[in-house]
Amino acid sequence: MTSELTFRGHETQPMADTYSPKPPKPWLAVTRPIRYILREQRLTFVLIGIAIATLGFTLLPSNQAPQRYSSAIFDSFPAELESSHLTHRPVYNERRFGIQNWNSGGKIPLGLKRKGKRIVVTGGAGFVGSHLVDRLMERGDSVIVVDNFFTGRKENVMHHFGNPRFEMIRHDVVEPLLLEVDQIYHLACPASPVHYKFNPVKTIKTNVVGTLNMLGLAKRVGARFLLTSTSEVYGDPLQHPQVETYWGNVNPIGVRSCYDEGKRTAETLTMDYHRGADVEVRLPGSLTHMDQECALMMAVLLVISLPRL
Ligand SMILES: O=c1ccn([C@@H]2O[C@H](COP(=O)(O)OP(=O)(O)O[C@H]3OC[C@@H](O)[C@H](O)[C@H]3O)[C@@H](O)[C@H]2O)c(=O)[nH]1
Repeated sequence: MTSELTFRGHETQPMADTYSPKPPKPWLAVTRPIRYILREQRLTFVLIGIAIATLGFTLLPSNQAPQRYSSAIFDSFPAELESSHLTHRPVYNERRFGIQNWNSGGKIPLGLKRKGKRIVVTGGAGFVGSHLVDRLMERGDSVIVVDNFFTGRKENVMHHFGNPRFEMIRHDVVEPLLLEVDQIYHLACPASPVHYKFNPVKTIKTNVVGTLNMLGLAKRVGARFLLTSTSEVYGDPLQHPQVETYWGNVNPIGVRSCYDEGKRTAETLTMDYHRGADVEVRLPGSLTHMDQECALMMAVLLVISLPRL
């Protein structure tokens, strides 16, 4: 039988009924890409690409093994601080926890590597905080001061205004705050009796809720956390001088307890976040009755406590 195709206005066209499609060539799927690669030296380019990528991965630093913190840093506290005549209380107690985790950050792409750390200083407009900010700025870090100016003053950090590495946020730490940072120095709290007794509920709230918020931030962004505690955590100590293992003699219902117990709870929270959430923390104590020189020394010690690495 002969099949026919009918075109408008044309005669019927006869078609051969012996149509046979080309036999399939399965090897074409393999040979076609190979021929494509071999053509015009494409193979050479592919090999060069592979070589460059291999070289790049070999030479770039991989995730380093966690480093151990050299205790030498802590052995170098200034001698004059050891023999400070300003207070009979412990001059500078410091507790460090979680030091093995401090280099746990992932690899940062080459172009995005930062020179300094991004650091938040709460209470950075205060007496100790502003000296600390000066040290960190000198070191080349990027500093964000978070302060509600209850006792702090803008003038204390005004000399950094205009520096692109410096930012200031008027914020009360009892409200949550989300920032991308590497380290948090948490100092926000009224420190003198006049100020912390002014609104005791607010004082303890700042210590508890404020510290919770900052620890939550540290946990979320993987930042290292330093809380400035105080020798007031020993209350009316029965032991002199107080060693770090001494737990103190604190009146939980006295007029000073909003500060004493507030800082004690802040210490508890800090340790619980360390143990429970693996946040790397420092708990340095603080001097009482500080003058300018002492605050400066304290700032230096805080920076040493939470080194940049
Ligand atoms: O709720 C508050 C209270 C206070 N602050 C700020 O926190 C800062 C506290 O600075 P202050 O000058 O009063 O106190 P100091 O710098 O002397 O003491 C500070 O460091 C040492 C620690 O032991 C103290 O607890 C800490 O507050 C101020 O800038 C104040 O405005 C807040 O940001 N929020």
